[in-house]
Amino acid sequence: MSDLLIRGADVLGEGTAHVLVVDGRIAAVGAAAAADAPSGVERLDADGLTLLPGFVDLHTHLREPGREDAETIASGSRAAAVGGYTAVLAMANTSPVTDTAEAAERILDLGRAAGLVDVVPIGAVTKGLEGHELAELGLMHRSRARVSVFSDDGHCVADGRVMRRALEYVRAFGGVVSQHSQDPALAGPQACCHEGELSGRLGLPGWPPVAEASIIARDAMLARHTRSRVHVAHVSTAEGLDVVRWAKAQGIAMTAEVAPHHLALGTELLSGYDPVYKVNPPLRPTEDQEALRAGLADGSIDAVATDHAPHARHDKEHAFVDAAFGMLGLETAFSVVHDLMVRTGRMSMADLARVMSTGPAAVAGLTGHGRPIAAGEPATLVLVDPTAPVTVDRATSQSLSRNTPWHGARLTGAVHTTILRGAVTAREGEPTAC
Ligand SMILES: NC(=O)N[C@@H](CC(=O)O)C(=O)O
Ligand SMILES: [Zn+2]
Ligand SMILES: [Zn+2]
Repeated sequence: MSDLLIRGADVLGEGTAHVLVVDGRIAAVGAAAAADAPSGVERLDADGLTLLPGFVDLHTHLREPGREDAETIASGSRAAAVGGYTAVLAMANTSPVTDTAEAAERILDLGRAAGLVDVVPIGAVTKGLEGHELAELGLMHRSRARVSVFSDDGHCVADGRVMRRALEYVRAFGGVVSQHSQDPALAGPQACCHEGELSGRLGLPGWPPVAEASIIARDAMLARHTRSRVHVAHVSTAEGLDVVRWAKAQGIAMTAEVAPHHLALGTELLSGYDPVYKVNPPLRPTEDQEALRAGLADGSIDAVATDHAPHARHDKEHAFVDAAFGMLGLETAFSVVHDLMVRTGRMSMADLARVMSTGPAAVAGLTGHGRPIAAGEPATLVLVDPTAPVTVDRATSQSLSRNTPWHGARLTGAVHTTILRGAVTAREGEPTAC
């Protein structure tokens, strides 16, 4: 690891400043940084760039083990680094499922071997994601992987008794359950788009928003009852967000994330039956997107999480009803959120750092990420260019999959350089070899 002098970046809270990085930590910020810099230190000219704490993704599907044709921990790490991420939480719906301490440690080790981003395993709530029997929550937490976030994502923990027990269990060690909030009884096995006027017209079975809001409401009551902590994965509806706001107002320990695609993309995209727009929960109408944008800006939503869900071509390129659910997200999240929320004046860069770094780091309990840019802190950072035009090209993606809904999109704001504990992990769209 070489030392680094970042020159003339717009540093959150500091204005234009130099930042000196020594031995993986920030040694100095401001005029002193340049004065203290040892001669021969690598210099990074950051004129016009903004320096933020590295991004943290609470919701990444890496597909290893089991579907290494769609993504591996190494390829997903490359996509994450290019996207400005320094930590990603790896969802448990792999094959086999991450429901044991050994499985969680294996993911941790593969992440370390890839070496570009901290890969933090999420543990399953129930064995095999089947919704019945609790997985080894305590053993996963006490393992080297220190699992603190648990989720059956892809499935809702629908049984209230199981959810209650999981919340009681994780409370003992300060863990959190991240819920895929969707009552299967209200949705039906064939559902594949938002239930509304368009689903009727397209002849596709739909999910009603109440399937989301009713589980969020139940989980809020369970979190209150158990005095435990629940996190709402990919909130997608105004109704669901209303319940999150209510729960927070009651002092219930509920947090929530939103995916970039639910902020920016609407149901109308489904009219061509292109499966690239098929995702769970589904794209929603304009009113929901507007509500989610407002909730992100006003702090009701704690984090942007990508729900990066790579799928091989032969799983995605089917008739709409048969195709797999999910979209890529790691490489485009910053540009989408910046273009939609910051360029338009709805949020500041400080707000963006809150929802993409400090907020998600707090939800996951990651102490080495989302830190202030100050002397003594780990140099886990991202430099972004707020004015750079971006045209998304799926052919240049680091992911092994190609299912991005943003192909061809023109956005303003690009990730420039990602730094993990002083090591540059990506530069202008290319991961660094390590
Ligand atoms: N988001 C998706 O549409 N799919 C996810 C599962 C999930 O997040 O529920 C996947 O694993 O592919
Ligand atoms: Zn989900
Ligand atoms: Zn997911």
